[in-house]
Amino acid sequence: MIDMTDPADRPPALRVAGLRYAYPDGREALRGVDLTVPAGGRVALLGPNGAGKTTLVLHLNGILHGGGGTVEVSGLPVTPADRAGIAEIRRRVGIVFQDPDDQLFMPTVAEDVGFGPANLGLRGAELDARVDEALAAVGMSEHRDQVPHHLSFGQRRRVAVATVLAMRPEILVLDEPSSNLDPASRRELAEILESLPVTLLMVTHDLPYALELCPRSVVLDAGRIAADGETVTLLADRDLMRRHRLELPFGFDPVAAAASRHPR
Ligand SMILES: Nc1ncnc2c1ncn2[C@@H]1O[C@H](COP(=O)(O)OP(=O)(O)OP(=O)(O)O)[C@@H](O)[C@H]1O
Repeated sequence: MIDMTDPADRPPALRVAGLRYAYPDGREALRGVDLTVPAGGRVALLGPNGAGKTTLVLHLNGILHGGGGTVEVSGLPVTPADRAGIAEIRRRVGIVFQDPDDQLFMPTVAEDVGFGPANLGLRGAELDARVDEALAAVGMSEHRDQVPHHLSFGQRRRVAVATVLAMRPEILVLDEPSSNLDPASRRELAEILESLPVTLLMVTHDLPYALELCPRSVVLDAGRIAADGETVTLLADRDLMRRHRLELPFGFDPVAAAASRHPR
């Protein structure tokens, strides 16, 4: 169903407040994270290895919990003890993990993509339509009946995106979507992601990809938000980049790249 409310009147797609988390071995991964993403926003989550990005993502649908602070999805609290509530949250927040093989385990592509909707109770023509829609969105319709593990890595990543899209999520969270893709697959995935009418949160070390897809970026380091602003502004701030071990490809000029994409 399309939400016709004025976006300004809707609760934010994501509201994270004072989020803290330590792993059982005592390692503090999140030390008080505040992050709000409005409905329809596109935000890149940047930061060095070990910053806490994946730990934060795993809180967005309640896979990790139990530290301090709160997470809300479109105004609904993420409370893992509330089983019906968490099922609804997991329908709304689709997470595409870095390794597509973590998400593909059925004998055919269609069964993998249909797995989530079938769990929601969809059957027959309705289920088929949902699978077709998700596969078409990622340009993988012709691979419907193939064995997922016979596909290339880039194709498996697209199918992993389709398994999540088949749930018609409001928020799509991607963990390093461009990793291990050849340049053409990387660009094609960017075109797919740009076309989707969802709120996007993208964890990435690929800074040009962040610039291409997300007007806003957040830098996480040592479990805290270190910067939050326009992607082009953050990427052009050399001191900020150096402090947080963020490196642009040699010769890449974020201001020129942004200007060539959005000529005035
Ligand atoms: N299962 C775990 N048990 C203990 N510590 C963990 C566990 N998973 C992550 N950590 C620690 O928590 C911190 C944050 O890790 P996390 O994976 O969230 O970082 P990240 O920003 O996603 O890093 P990367 O860019 O390398 O993927 C790190 O210090 C890491 O060593």
